[in-house]
Amino acid sequence: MVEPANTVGIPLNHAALLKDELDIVIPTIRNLDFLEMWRPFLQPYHLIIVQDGDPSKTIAVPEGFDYELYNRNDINRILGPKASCISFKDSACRCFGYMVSKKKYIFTIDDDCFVAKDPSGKAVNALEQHIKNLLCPSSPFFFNTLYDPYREGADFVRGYPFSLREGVATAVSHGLWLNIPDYDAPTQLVKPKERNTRYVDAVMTIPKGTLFPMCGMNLAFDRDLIGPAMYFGLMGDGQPIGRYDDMWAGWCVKVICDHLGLGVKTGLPYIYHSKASNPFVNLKKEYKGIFWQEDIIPFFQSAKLSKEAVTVQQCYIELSKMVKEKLSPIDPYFDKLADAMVTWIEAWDELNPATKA
Ligand SMILES: O=c1ccn([C@@H]2O[C@H](COP(=O)(O)OP(=O)(O)O[C@H]3O[C@@H](CO)[C@H](O)[C@H]3O)[C@@H](O)[C@H]2O)c(=O)[nH]1
Ligand SMILES: [Mn+2]
Repeated sequence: MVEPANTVGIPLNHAALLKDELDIVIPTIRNLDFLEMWRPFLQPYHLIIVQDGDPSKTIAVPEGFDYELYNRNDINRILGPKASCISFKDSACRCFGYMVSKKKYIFTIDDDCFVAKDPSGKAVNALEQHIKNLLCPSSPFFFNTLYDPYREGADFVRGYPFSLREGVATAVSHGLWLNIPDYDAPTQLVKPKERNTRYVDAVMTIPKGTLFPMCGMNLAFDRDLIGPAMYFGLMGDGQPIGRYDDMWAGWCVKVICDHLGLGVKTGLPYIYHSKASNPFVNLKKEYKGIFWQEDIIPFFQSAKLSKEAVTVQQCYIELSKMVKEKLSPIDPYFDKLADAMVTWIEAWDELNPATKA
């Protein structure tokens, strides 16, 4: 049986790393009491709360946290017609928080994710580990069998080319979950009582050319390096699928990171995921995605970006054209999604004008 940590008595982290260079983005439909447990680790940071659902509802935020909150009225006011690319009634709305942030780094977490305990019983400061992951290089071109070579007490193993040991900049840090694992609905239905109790003490770079299923509930990234590609695809109200928003972003991000020579890491840190969402509701959201992805994955595996695509925006627009051409025949949804990808970039560039070089 795995339990969340007890953080009562842990002193506030006054030496919080990247305190003024990182925003924490939380999508929510409920009061944010869960922050109480995270207070020692997260209170020094600025929060961007993206309130989904009914904008007239008041979201209670615990005392002492510095935050800005955006509801659907705010999103519509700020983006105007471009707000159509931001999902409604789905956690995908969180990507609006990435767009309005002005910081270099983002950490995004769900409101049913709590502080995990490591095998020694120590409370895991997930944000601290994500920051370590992002500030350390990645090694996507050659797999290091001792996992993260930049970690204290590890290194590159014999046979690892010295020409590759400098590594590349890390764009994404993908964390994991104890207790309720991020399973799809069919797996949840078959294994309703399965809990993840396995704490694997490893961080590894996902090799170039390999896609991965990016989960949005415990995720950090370098907004300057990959922010414009972190569009959580159109889901929720009025859309034929749900719970593929983070997956869509992860596939686009990985293709672009591979093209631009950026790294993506997965592994530590763990959070404690407390709530299993309803598998039947999830099945309704996921079922089209489950068979569409058998075509979507080969599409991303074979996606080739041109050498002229040297910025994330250019890569993303190229990808959107490929989506429109190659995935729209599957379903008109992909035509709409391709358009939403372009709208997202237009909105991103409007809110984040390129600074004069
Ligand atoms: O309509 C909604 C529903 C929820 N939210 C907020 O989004 C996150 C995740 O919600 P929840 O924990 O209920 O969902 P899960 O099934 O556990 O996780 C899914 O969310 C994604 C991962 O983040 C992924 O699609 C699934 O793993 C909470 O903060 C809710 O408050 C929302 O904004 N709108
Ligand atoms: Mn959850």
